[in-house]
Amino acid sequence: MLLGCIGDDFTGSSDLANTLVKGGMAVTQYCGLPDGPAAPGVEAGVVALKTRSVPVAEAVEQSLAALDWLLAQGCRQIFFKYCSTFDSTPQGNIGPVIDALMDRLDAKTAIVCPAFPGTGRTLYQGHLFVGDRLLSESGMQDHPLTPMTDPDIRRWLSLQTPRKVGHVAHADVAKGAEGIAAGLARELAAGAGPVVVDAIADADLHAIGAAAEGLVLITGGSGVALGLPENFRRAGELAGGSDSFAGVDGPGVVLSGSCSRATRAQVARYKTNHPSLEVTADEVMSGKTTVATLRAFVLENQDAAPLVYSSADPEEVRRAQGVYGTETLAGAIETLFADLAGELARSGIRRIVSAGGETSGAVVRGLGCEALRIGPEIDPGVPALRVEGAELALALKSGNFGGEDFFERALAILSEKGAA
Ligand SMILES: Nc1ncnc2c1ncn2[C@@H]1O[C@H](COP(=O)(O)OP(=O)(O)OP(=O)(O)O)[C@@H](O)[C@H]1O
Ligand SMILES: O=C(O)[C@@H](O)C(=O)CO
Repeated sequence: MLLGCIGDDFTGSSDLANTLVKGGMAVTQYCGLPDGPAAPGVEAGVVALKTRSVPVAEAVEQSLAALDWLLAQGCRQIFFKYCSTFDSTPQGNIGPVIDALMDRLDAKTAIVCPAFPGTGRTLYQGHLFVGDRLLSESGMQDHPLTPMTDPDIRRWLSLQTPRKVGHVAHADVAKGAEGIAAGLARELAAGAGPVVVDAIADADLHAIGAAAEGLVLITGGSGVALGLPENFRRAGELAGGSDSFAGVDGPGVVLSGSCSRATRAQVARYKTNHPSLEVTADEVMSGKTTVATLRAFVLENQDAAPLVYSSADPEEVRRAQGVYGTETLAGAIETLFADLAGELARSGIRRIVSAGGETSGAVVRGLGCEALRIGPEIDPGVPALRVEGAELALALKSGNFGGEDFFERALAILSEKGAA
């Protein structure tokens, strides 16, 4: 294994795996820390964790365990994947995990670059944009768990780490790999640890990738991984790509616990021509909605690929969080989706589209998957996935990814015919 990756959620991990596969690497996504050694031939291993919103100490501990496993597989470069919208709170978990990885790797510097221009996330003068809006005006300020109220990534990260945060601005990035390397060296000499690096286009990310050759730690969204496979290819270390992906035929379902804008539009559209059942916070907390009621609904409608969703608008999310507590409510809804997914797989559902990073982590946990093979890209940042050792295909969609017709197209691509 050449490149070792640690993802702080499951959708983000599949987003990164997708980029590396497109770059020509043989990739496996592991669902949590693997029990034993990796199979031969894996060039990039992505250990998907669910550490984005857990307490800081847990995120650090799990990330270090993943790091140790990846180093034991022979990885020479480590990538810490977080969200392209830098989802975190003033306490973490991005900063503390970067600190712990830098300490364990004895890394003097680490690139910090959430940019993913392919999905509209660009970083300019240290400020993160989603499309033409600053991050803090993009809808992310209303995120149920990690409201992003400051678009200045240097300032936000500084709240999370005692290290000095550096910056390589776009003026240096535009000079290419040499300009970036010089900028990183300058920031290191000035005492910075993590260095925020601007990127507004894929060309910037390829240049950052080239400048990152030999760096032990890179952190960011999947975009900054664009240029990494080329370093290994140039060194003659790649065997030439992943093995083939096969879809699965059989009943499909969409499970959505994401409250992001894009998901709500996808839910609204899919509802117009598919059976759907809304899971409300009140009904979950009162016990009126149970795994048994949801399972019955899905199985009754299994020929029409039904949708089960808790996706709600920001006002309703805030109201419900005020009544039940943010973590208690999120935990209850995630447990419901996890248990439901497990029940559905045991009942013969073969294709599952899951929306939301936390939700997808819960779904994969409920399914008990160990490793995932990466298939064709459905929309930027979202690949089709095949569960190793099971007749099950998945799509794990990040909250704000995908076109409005994503659910329908994903289910088609997950089937044998669609993936052909
Ligand atoms: N109706 C609701 N009220 C309050 N919280 C909810 C509701 N529905 C879902 N949630 C919780 O909100 C969180 C949504 O996070 P999730 O990561 O799944 O989606 P997302 O943030 O849109 O996706 P991503 O992290 O990929 O951007 C989950 O913890 C989920 O359980
Ligand atoms: O980087 C992104 O935006 C996604 O891969 C993700 O992590 C959202 O959960």
